[in-house]
Amino acid sequence: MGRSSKDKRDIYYRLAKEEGWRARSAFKLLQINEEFNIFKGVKKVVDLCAAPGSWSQVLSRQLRPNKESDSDIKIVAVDLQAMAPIDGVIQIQGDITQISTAEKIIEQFDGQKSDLVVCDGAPDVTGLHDIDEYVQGQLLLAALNITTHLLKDGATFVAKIFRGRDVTTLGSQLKIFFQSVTIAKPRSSRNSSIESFVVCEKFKLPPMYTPHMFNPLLHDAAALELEKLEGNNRCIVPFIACGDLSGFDSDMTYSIQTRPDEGTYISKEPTQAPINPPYQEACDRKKRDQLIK
Ligand SMILES: C[S@@+](CC[C@H](N)C(=O)[O-])C[C@H]1O[C@@H](n2cnc3c(N)ncnc32)[C@H](O)[C@@H]1O
Repeated sequence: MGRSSKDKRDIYYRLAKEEGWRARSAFKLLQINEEFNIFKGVKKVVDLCAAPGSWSQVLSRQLRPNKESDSDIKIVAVDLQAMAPIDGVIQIQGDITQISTAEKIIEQFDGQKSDLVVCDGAPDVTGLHDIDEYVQGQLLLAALNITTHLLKDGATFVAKIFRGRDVTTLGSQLKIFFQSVTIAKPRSSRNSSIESFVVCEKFKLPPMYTPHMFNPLLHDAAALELEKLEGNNRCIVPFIACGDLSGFDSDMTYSIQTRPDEGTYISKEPTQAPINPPYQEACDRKKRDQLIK
């Protein structure tokens, strides 16, 4: 049986048609709200990766029940693709990995920040689970990155996540910015799908952390100006040689180098003479530990 006929048997597909939602995903946001009360007190909200717009419809109906008289409510929807207009929703066509998109959103809020950011972002799936999970994780990090520019202290961020191998790592990264991180699976999300949603509550930027928009996909890593990073933004990961690195390609010489901008690392160069004494030092555990302190 083809996918479309399977969708048509689906209760949420039929309900979405009946109630006028653009996609059955509307029920996922409604059910997350039933559980976590994420709309409480929200006046400014950003819907990242919003097309075709069912989450924006939910936000519009829930936050603006009286329409015109709810003039202090602002809903901004962002997507790479254009969307048909929705009552009370400002639309921005843009890429959530770009700082210019964050700036356009903040402009809409007259320089103020948002009470809630939601993101149902999904890349085009390839069907290869590892790749799909990885790309989904990268999109979540892009959404988190832009959210650090947009969200008010104490506010909530909800985003789609795939419960794969990297879920714990992603959770730990989110915990740096939010006091509480929970993974929720709304009943309208298919059981057969690894899709879930992270509900991140009580946002707080870590001390000394300055939001930035370096591309989390890292394909432009060379453009990072490492020497300009400060505080928690700059993390030099220690390098530890586990055992004798001269074993299989001993025509190379290893030495421990320390540079203010690169930290401690092991340099590898073609051997001119017999194995270099500094590398022997690297194998001395105590000395090595002292070096990377
Ligand atoms: C599952 S759909 C969102 C459905 C939406 N929540 C709804 O209820 O109608 C995923 C969306 O993510 C968008 N998207 C993927 N990568 C993006 C990016 N870098 N910037 C903005 N939107 C992106 C896609 O264009 C697509 O419309």
